Amino acid sequence: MRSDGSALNLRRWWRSAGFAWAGVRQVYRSQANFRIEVWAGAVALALALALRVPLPPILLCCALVLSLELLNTAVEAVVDLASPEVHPLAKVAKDAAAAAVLVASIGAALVGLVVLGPALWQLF
Ligand SMILES: Nc1ncnc2c1ncn2[C@@H]1O[C@H](COP(=O)(O)OP(=O)(O)OP(=O)(O)O)[C@@H](O)[C@H]1O
Repeated sequence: MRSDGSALNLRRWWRSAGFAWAGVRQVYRSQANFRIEVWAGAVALALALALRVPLPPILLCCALVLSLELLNTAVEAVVDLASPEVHPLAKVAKDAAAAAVLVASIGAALVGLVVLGPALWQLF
């Protein structure tokens, strides 16, 4: 076992995690949709805990929607950098990335309905 190599890798991993966290903070600051999705996810998780329904589907949906929103922001930034002027391919890239978020959000809403719906219904 090469302990010096592992320590180096751990330091590198920690440095990369710092960059990734900076990306999350930057997107949270700049993208209203991301902020809405973060807080919608937090509410869904709190409800799942309070109603004692399975957490994994809610956690997976939150991770999926937030990850795709982060990627959507990355695609938007790259497209704006590469093609500041109007171009049909720039439109395809931006619209497809936005569609990925939309599809995941609709799926997450349906999962939320199926998992949380019956427990919420019983409350009323
Ligand atoms: N360089 C471009 N060339 C062609 N179409 C573009 C370009 N930039 C944006 N568009 C299109 O214009 C519309 C709005 O784009 P915009 O980047 O403002 O999206 P948005 O969803 O409003 O983004 P934001 O998250 O920044 O509010 C989209 O249909 C997008 O595909």
